[in-house]
Amino acid sequence: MSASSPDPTPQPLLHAAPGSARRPLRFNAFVMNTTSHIQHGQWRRPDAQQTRFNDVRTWIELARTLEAAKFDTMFFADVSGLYGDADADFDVYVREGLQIPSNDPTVLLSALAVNTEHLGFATTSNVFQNHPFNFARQISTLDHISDGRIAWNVVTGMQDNGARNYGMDRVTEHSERYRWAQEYVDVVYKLWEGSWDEDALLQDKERGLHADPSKIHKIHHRGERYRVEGPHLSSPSPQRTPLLFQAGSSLSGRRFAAQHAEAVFLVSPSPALAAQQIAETRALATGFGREPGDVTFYQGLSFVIGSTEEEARAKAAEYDEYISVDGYLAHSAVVDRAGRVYPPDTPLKDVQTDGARGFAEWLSKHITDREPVVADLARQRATSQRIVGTPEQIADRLQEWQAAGVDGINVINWVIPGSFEEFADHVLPGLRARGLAQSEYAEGPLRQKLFGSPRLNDRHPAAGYRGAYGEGRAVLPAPTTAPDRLTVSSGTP
Ligand SMILES: Cc1cc2nc3c(=O)[nH]c(=O)nc-3n(C[C@H](O)[C@H](O)[C@H](O)COP(=O)(O)O)c2cc1C
Repeated sequence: MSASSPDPTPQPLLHAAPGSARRPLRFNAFVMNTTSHIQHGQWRRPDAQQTRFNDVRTWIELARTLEAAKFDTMFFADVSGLYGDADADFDVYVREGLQIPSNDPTVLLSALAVNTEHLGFATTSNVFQNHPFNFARQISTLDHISDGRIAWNVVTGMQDNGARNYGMDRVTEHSERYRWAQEYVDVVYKLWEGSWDEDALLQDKERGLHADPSKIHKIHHRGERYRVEGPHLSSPSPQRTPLLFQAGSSLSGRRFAAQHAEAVFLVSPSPALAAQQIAETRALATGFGREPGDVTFYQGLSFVIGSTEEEARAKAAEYDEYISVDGYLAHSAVVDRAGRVYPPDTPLKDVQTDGARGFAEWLSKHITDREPVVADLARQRATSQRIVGTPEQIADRLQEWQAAGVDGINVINWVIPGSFEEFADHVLPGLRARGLAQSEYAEGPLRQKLFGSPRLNDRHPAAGYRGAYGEGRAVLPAPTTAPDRLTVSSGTP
């Protein structure tokens, strides 16, 4: 909470107690350290400043805007390469500024952390792009720098070119990617939660004792992919394990989320379908010994705001003029056998791409006065998660998402910083009046702001490593990987 806060008792929890006032929705600003993240073609607009992504001041200013508006988290997506080498994966990407060039968000976060006080920062890091020992140390460092405001979006990678940048032939087979992720999180949990006891760092100048050797432990991880002796080189940061985000949609992905994630991304087409996905993931979570509320859900939405509905529609039409059909088609892999994007007027019935079938059927039902073409598909992609209307109408729609069980919204931008400024100036005040948005930050690290406590709760698999490596202790958590990978230290650092 800021020093000037008028409200001494902000509500930190995501879920209001039964019978109490409506709980606020959480808001993340969904961004990427690049020009064209999701809404392709909009960078050409005169007000689009996402082309200034190389300039750290762009992000610092945006972070300050978001903090003033009481957004919870600035959330950075990331990739580790292009999708592949085909025309659509390379030429179109390069022409459109589609995630290339792009800079490392994890490095950027330290600059943003020192220019803000309350805003959370999520970084996306693929399990193959960074050795877990190094990654754990980078995150601990960031968590120290930010006083505990760091989150990690755990991803397993989808880009073949990305995989080739890290020595593989192609992206690893799907279920194997999640096995890899299981071992990866196991290593970092051991380092973050188990390696250092809470009171190991003494810095006792009189006794000349900087830290207590009996309270710092090697982890001796020996697994299929990693051998990590430890100890963790960083002392415990405010959150130890960063807040954990995940966005898997397959069954393995949702099982991973149910076991590990504290916040899950949704890109659900409707509140009803979101409710179903939430219920399914929470049911899976209880199977892992967690409580349903341990996993929270963020729906991705973009907004076009007008003082009248007519004005909002006119603005939406203006955005539509900038839509890059090639950009959306390439990003959603709607390509011919040679990997080329289809010309915009290609009838949808002639498109071979498997992934486009469902959309093609949906569009055929909605466009009945003419033959649907691939450009319609791109427009559908651009507008499917979009709410167009007055602040009141937008608040009504957000209330529907909340009623479906959604905890927060990932605000997808059209332009940086304008989309976030408009949302802050025109939508958030009305939401606050309805009790749907926070007016002040709660105290403490990011996890404390969202869940009431800075550390993972005891039901999370990482918590099982707390105290697991102390001398004479052989109490180990339930294995999240094969049992032979769970080895315990003798306690002698
Ligand atoms: C809103 C959202 C954001 C995502 N951000 C990233 C990202 O930044 N980097 C990445 O490699 N994958 C990202 N993904 C992909 C997911 O991590 C995941 O691989 C994908 O949803 C497919 O799920 P599955 O692996 O369970 O099949 C994102 C997915 C969604 C829905």
